[in-house]
Formats: sequence, structure tokens, C-alpha cells
Amino acid sequence: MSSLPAKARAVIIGGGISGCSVAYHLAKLGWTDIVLLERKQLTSGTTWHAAGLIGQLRASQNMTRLAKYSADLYVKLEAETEVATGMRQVGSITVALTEERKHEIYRQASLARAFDVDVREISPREVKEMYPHLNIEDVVGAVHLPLDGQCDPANIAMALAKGARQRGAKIVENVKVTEVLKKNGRVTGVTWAQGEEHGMIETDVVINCAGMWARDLAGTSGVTVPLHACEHFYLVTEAIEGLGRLPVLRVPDECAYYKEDAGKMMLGAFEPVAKPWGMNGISEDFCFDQLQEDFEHFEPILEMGVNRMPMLGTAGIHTFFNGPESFTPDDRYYLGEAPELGGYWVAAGYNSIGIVSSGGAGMALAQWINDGEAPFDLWEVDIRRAQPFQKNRRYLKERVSETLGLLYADHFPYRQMATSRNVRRSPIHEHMKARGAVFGEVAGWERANWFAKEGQEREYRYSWKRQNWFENQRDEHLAVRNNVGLFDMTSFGKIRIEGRDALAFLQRLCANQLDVEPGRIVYTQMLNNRGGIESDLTITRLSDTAFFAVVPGATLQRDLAWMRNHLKDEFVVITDVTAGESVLCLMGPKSRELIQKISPNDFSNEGNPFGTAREIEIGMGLARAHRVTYVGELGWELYVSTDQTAHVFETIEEAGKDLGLKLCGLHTLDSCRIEKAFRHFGHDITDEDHVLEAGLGFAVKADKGDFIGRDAVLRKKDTGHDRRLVQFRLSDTEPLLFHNEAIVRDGKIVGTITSGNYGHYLGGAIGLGYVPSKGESAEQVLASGYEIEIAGVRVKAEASLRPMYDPKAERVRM
Ligand SMILES: NCCCC(=O)O
Repeated sequence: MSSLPAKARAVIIGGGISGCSVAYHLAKLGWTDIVLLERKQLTSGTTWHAAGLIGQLRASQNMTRLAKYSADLYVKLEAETEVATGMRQVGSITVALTEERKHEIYRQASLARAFDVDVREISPREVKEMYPHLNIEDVVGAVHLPLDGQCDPANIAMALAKGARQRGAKIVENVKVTEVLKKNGRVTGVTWAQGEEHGMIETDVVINCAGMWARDLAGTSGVTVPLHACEHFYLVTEAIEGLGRLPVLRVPDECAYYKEDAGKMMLGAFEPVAKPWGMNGISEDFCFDQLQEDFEHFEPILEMGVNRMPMLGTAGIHTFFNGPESFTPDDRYYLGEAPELGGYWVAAGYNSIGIVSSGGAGMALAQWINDGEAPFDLWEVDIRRAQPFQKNRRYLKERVSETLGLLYADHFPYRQMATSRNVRRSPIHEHMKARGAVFGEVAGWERANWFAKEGQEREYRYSWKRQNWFENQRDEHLAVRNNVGLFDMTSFGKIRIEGRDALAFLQRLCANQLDVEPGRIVYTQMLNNRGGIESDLTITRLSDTAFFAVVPGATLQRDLAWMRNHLKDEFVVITDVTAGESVLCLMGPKSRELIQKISPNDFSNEGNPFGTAREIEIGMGLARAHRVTYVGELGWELYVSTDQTAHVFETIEEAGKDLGLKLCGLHTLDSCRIEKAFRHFGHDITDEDHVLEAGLGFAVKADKGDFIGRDAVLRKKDTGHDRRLVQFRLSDTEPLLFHNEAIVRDGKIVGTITSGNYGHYLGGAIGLGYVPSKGESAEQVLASGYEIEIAGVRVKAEASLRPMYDPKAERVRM
């Protein structure tokens, strides 16, 4: 095909709104020699049948930021490109039918306000004024966003495509990418076909924007993009006389959204049990196709719809639509560079919010590709969170039948998935279960989140208030503080870094000093060039040439990729050994007494100081005992080969009987660590957060020689902090903090809580969050009056820059 170049700076695969937005934003950054290849026609997969709702009310700060960007962009796009986008800022209303839902949408409103989104809590009467057709009998609250809107999705995509073309991008239809070429772990080009014609484009950047084909396409390159299509249903009525212009309406408690368009009403649904589609692959010929209607499946939604908006009962139905859309295992989309293949980028899996997401996502991804670093924290949607096993089709099929409905379900804190569970289990999973564990799942790992008492139901009762496990957590928490607790942390990611150049390699990647004696444990961060935190880990030196890194289970793929991508011509082997060792954490003031009962080794401060690790005998087996803690107490993390784990666990349990040993869950790990203000990666510390502003300067050794991020550290030392991570305790002991609550300083919203939990020892909810501090001393930062806004209500908070629990770190060294 003569119009296709032999070389391009980037090749985008897929001409839906996602691909068009990436092309538009790359072109805007000056990437003019780029090519977008669409296997059929632009928008012909999912974009063309999307509802086109532009809602800025999102569950987290970055999703709010990106949705706001999309809304602002789409408003301007028509003037810029002269394509009629159908963008109308009709506003939106979300109504709550329960107090819990009202609390959720009010929380989202607080968050949106922190990002300058125009949003207001409104009464049911005000809802009726704006939406006279609505039955508001059981409406308990609502929020209104006057600058939300609706658009014609296909035309937005066309406008983005035109904007990209105007800046030099080549967008070509009816060309299929047949292979992504690679060499030495990097993309080198793509081959394409158009009918009988074939060709190749040399490139080192490929972006998979292939929507519901993204998983299979990625699979041919050994890349993991776990998503699966589901059937998505909506209906459009005949024209209704006198309907008038109406805001978009969401009634999540009835799984429904409503849109007025050209005098007709659209009613769409996110039903609790969805219908996965395309299990055996999606046809090559799919082009503007619809799926078979299923009235029975939609009927319960329609019934609620007719009650909510009685005129639907008499309006004729013009279209009953069913079309496929992509869903992911956690209802969040994928953005970023695939960990398996350099230069292979992904923007896919939009979970039915692709139109409002794609503008912001395209902007963020283009900047990421251009700069080699994410423009701000995108961990929530980062492709590196995907686990290799998640591409399993049975897993995906079962999971997406749930995640479609979760879009409009209550997004309670700690909510666990019900489907596709038990894939990754610790060797003592059954022991934990037998002792009352109630499990949660992270990265496929089943982990005991809390332990039910004898006779107590082993289920979560979700709420925005104290949930049914609050007292269990309190007992576990106090056992760790006063006595001894045992956590199963087998889900930790474990990486061996070995070889002649291992030390030099880690010295270059880590901010702390790794040139330590074998047996020392070093807490460190891996930084990017801005001084932002890419990884938060401990590294134990096992020998002159061998190191052992421990990372959160959720970040393992990201951390492996960061290490592997930074390997030069060095003799270093990086191996994921996660499945080989379990981790039992014995924590609390009586942990020494307990371990000493079952091991002949010396656990004294002299023989085994804080921050050291060595092999020990335990029961009749062996373990590597690391004297570290994430809960702020005396304790040991025991790394045990998986075959001996049950034996070691049983030995500890037996010995702990007369010491009051308590099994503890992940909720307690978190409540203990937040009292001690230990940072949690992905929340309190991200690639956007400077290591010094995060309060981790103690783990940075700028004088050790060069390392990635060192210049940024030195610069920050010169210029001073722009913001600081502060610990807060609410003075009212009743309300709870989770994350994303607004921080109010002297009456003004200045930030959001990055993580929160209940401090059962300190008494009251504890949160961490950044506040601006340019030119201010620590005293000045703390001298202000702080409040935290929770669902619109402001609660006084005490602030501290030092950990409120054990500020002198005496407990860990006792
Ligand atoms: N595709 C439907 C979008 C739903 C929503 O924005 O709430």
C-alpha cells in the first residue's frame, strides 16, 4: 500500500476513540510521523455504539483529574476541528436511594471539588425541579454537576482523528496488523496486510489500542492484557413529546443511566450478573456489528426504569441495543508500557467508560511515551499491575461477569470480588481458613484480611461506617501492640538479584547504600529522574554477589520490569522467587520470647540487631529470619521454603498458646502501619511523589555516589520542599478515613488523604496526605488548623510530621 510509510516513530493499532486520542495527543506533542492502523473502519468496534456520557464524578483523584481533562477537551474540540462532536454540557445528576449511596456520592463530590470540578449536593426537591419526569419518592440525596455532559462518541473520535491528521499523523483504515516484530526484548516494527497486499513498518513504539481485541493481539507478542468483552444493553425510546433538554441521570441503585437525545430517552444498564461474550475469540469480520437482543436479561432493569420514569411505560421502543464492550478484572483500564516488551504500550480495557476516559488517558499516555515517565501517578490504571495468570480465559470470563455490574454497585471500602477467587494461595491457606480467616484478594493472592471469632459469620458486611470486623481488627491490633501477633505475608513479591555486577547495579537503582555487610537489610526506594518513587522495598544482602528484594505483591511485575529495563551490559540475573518462599511475620513485644522457644538461635539485640537477617533453625526446619517490621514493633519476618511452611506455622502456633499469640489479618497490618506513619506504595508514595517530600530522606544516601534520581534529590535539597506528607488523627473518634478525603487547611481544601485506617491504639481515624509547604518550616506547616472533609462534613484533625505512634522508634529496637 503505497500510502503507508516504511518507517514511523510510532504505530497505533486500533481506530476507536482510544487510538484516535493517543494519535491526537502524540501529534500535539510534535510526533508527526506516526501511523494509526485500523483493521476495518474507525470506531467500528465499540466506540460507535457507546452512550457518550461525560461524567466527572469518579472514585479517585487521578480518575477525576483525567475525566475533567476529557470534558474540557471535548468542549473545545468542535471549534478546533470543525467536526460536530455533539458535545452538550447538559449537566448530570446522580441520585441515591440509600443512605450508604448518598454517603458515597457525597464523598465523590468532596473529592471532585478538590480538583475544581463544579459539583453540588442537591435535595430530592431540586432533583424534581431539574428532572420533572422522575419519581423521587425514595430518593434520599443527589449530586449535580452542571458541566458534565453527553456527546456523539463516534464524532468525538473522528474529531480527534482529524486533529491528529491536521498535525501530520497518518490514519489508515482496512489495514490489519499481522505481527509486532521484536528483537532483544524491544519492539522493532509491525507487519501489516490489506487484502493480498502485505508490508512492514519499522518502529520502536507500538501502542495497542485494539479494544476488545487487545488481549489476543497482545498475546501474540507475549504481552499480558487481561480483558474480556461483555454484552452491554440499552434501549432508546421513540420520540417523547415535550421531553425537553434534560441532564444525564444516573440511578446506580437501580443499575441504570438515562440520557435524553433528540427528544428520545436512552436507558442503559450495568446489571449485577453480566453476560461475557466472545469466549472463543472475536470474529475478524466484526464491523459495526450488534449482538442478539435478550429482553429477559434486560427486563428487571426496564421494570425499575418504568417505575422511576413512568413515561417509559407508554413510550414506544425505537431500539433495543446490545453491543460488546471490554471489561477488566478490577474495573480499571490499562495504560502504560507492557513489562514484557520494551516499546509495547497499551491503552485499552475501558469498562464502558471509554469515552470519558479516552481524552485524559490519551493525553497521559502520549506524555508518558514522549518523556519516558508517567506525567503523574497512574498506578491505578498501570498495565504493570496485571498478573500473567490473569490472561486465563476462564478466570476472565467469570470475573467480568461481575465487574460490569460493579460499575454502578456501591463502592464500599474493602469490597472484595466474589468471582474468580482462590487462584493463588499460601501453603497455610487451609490452616488460616480453619482458624476463622476471612479472605481478601490482591494480585490473585488470597490473604487473611481478618479473623472471625467462634460463631461469628465469616462474611463482610459492607458499609461506609464501621464494618462488622471493626472489633476483630481492634483485638488483633492491640495484640500486636501489647503481646504478639502472626501475619501470613506470603503474597510479598520476592526477587533475587545475583551476579558479579549485582551490587553496582543496585547501587545505581537504589537511593540507599547497598554496599553493606552480608546479612544486612536495607530499606530503600528506587527513584525516577524527578526523584519520584518507582518502588519501595527492602533489600537483604545475602552474600557478596547475591541480594534478596521484598516488594508488595501488587507491585511485583512493576518492580521486576523496572529492574530489567535498567539492566545494561551487566552480569546480573534477576529471578522472581515469590512462589518459593512463604513469609510468616511474628510481631509484637512478646515475639522474641516466642521465637526463642522454638529456635536455638540468638535473637538478642546484640546477636541479631534490628535490620539483620540470617538463617535459623525453627522447629525441625529452617527459615531466614529478617528482623524488620511494617507494624512498628519488635518482630521477625520469617522466610520459609514453601514445603516447610505448614510445619513452621504449626510450631509457632503451639509455642504461642501460652503467650496469647493471635492470628492477624491484613486490615490489622494496615491499621498498625498507619499509626506508625509507614508509607504505602501506590497511595502515600508514588512515582509522582518526591522521596524527600514523602519524608523518606533518612533512606537516601546522596553521598554514596551516583544513582537514578540523585540530581533531583540534590535539587530538592537546594530549593526546599513544595509539599510534605503529614499524618492526621481525627479528633472525633467516630468517623473513618479510607483515602481520597479532602484535606482542609485553615478553611481551604489543599489536598487529599492518600491512605487512611483506624488507629486502635491511638484512638481515632488516622490518615496520611500531602499539604503544600513551599517556603515553610515544619512548625509553620503544623501551626495551621486542619480539618478533613468526609462526605461534605468537616472534622477537626491533629497533624504531625513525626509518627504519632512511637516517634523515637524505641519499640522496634526493644
Ligand atoms: N457507557 C455508559 C457510561 C456510563 C456512565 O458514564 O455512567
